[in-house]
Amino acid sequence: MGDYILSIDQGTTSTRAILFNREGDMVHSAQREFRQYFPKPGWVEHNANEIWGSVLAVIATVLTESGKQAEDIDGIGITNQRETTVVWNKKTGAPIYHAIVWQSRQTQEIVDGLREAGHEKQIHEKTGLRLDPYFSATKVRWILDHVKGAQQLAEAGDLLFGTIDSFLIWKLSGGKVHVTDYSNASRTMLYNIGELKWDLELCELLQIPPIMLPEVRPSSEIYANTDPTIFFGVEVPIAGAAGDQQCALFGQACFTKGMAKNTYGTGCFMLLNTGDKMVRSDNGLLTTIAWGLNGEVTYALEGSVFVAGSAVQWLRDGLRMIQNSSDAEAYATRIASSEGVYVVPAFVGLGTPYWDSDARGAVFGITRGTEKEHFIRATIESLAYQSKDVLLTMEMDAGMEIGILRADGGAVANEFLMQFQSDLLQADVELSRYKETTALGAAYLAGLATGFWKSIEEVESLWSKEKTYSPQMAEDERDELYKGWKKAVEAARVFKL
Ligand SMILES: Nc1ncnc2c1ncn2[C@@H]1O[C@H](COP(=O)(O)OP(=O)(O)O)[C@@H](O)[C@H]1O
Ligand SMILES: O=P(O)(O)OC[C@H](O)CO
Repeated sequence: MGDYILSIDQGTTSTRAILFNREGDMVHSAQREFRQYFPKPGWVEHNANEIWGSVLAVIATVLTESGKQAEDIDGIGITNQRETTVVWNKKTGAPIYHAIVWQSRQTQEIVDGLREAGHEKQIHEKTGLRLDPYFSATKVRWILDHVKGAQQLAEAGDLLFGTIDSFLIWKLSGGKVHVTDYSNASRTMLYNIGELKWDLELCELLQIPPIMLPEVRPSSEIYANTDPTIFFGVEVPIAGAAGDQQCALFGQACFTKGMAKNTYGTGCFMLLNTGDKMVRSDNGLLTTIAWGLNGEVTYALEGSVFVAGSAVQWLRDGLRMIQNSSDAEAYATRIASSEGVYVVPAFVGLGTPYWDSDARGAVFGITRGTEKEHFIRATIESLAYQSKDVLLTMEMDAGMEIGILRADGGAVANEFLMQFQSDLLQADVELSRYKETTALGAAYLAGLATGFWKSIEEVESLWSKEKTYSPQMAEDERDELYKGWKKAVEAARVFKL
């Protein structure tokens, strides 16, 4: 048995490899960015071979720099940018087109066609998702439409589809297994999350041959061993996989119904564990699978904020008001309030609960006295307001109060934001002692399968709080501020060019 679990965190802009020890502490990590392709406005693509190259590179780096050997690794866990779609040739291993990234809007026409044909409700009921280019199904259809001969090859069983987890497991195992886990399957818009199987009606509707789909397996299980010719001469169990937001929920030890986490990164993704029950939402939340573990599936409700930390990047790179993201807090706290200024960062539309793709960003309430500090403070506050919108929707749809929110992601370094979030929600906001909760979640899933960690209770006992932010704001002030935000969002949505 090795002394470390290797977690591979394959994100939208970079790939990381992290070694964790039995205490859940990060021993060493390596990171590498890879190229983003924007062939047309609104399209986002990756080269899956470059992603694979980045994975091999970060694994080699983390081993070399830490002085550990591949033999020291007990198991490998994989977590990934979700929905991003790869179609590759089963015989050659070569992707037949770039990976179409979750953010890409290039399948909008296919989505519009499905909507016009009246399939929206059926898709929502079967998959828990919204009919949107975000998810994998229309991306597969697009690739089969645009690569010559692809449909025939797919029907003949010569092509494989996978999300990034699936592609990486296939590569690491030397092409032996074609699998994915429940959480990733639930993001494809082809998976029936109630019946727990690929939905043949949806496959038929999109003319996606089921033969190209991976086998859906638990999130914690030995799928295969690494191919020694690829993995430093060693066979290491590939033992866990789940989408990155689900892994963050796992890494935050939100194992029981009613526990929620919010990740404050480029966007914000809030997930609420709803246990073995699927909670349906008509208010813009997604019903999704958190993980499959010990013969059971756990469901979650998910809300997405498209622009969060990237609004802070906008202050830095677009408006050039700050030099580093970390400077935002000092400016925001130089003033006692944003004095009625609201920034609605709807740069790419609005997510939960509005799902308004035509909305655009706006600033309200500016006066002659408005200074850069107000802009910065109002931008930071917008992360908290948007997250409150999501949390209120969750509480309403799940019929439960979320008294504690566990927070992670780069922007939790901003103490002003965390306190303001707690004030607005009237709930405790907790930070874990672990910084890399997403990668840690994947490590836990793998380590539970190999026996590195014995039980979920053991993993739960490792979680500890670094800090709690508790509400301090008076109720009147909170209500007044939030009322102003709702007005600002409505006003922003009215303006359409
Ligand atoms: N102190 C800070 N205050 C506000 N935002 C911050 C701060 N530090 C980092 N961020 C924001 O957090 C984001 C990076 O977080 P990260 O979790 O690494 O994101 P991702 O995984 O989506 O790339 C950036 O958008 C950055 O602007
Ligand atoms: O790669 P990230 O961290 O931006 O996460 C992307 C999400 O999984 C998209 O659904």
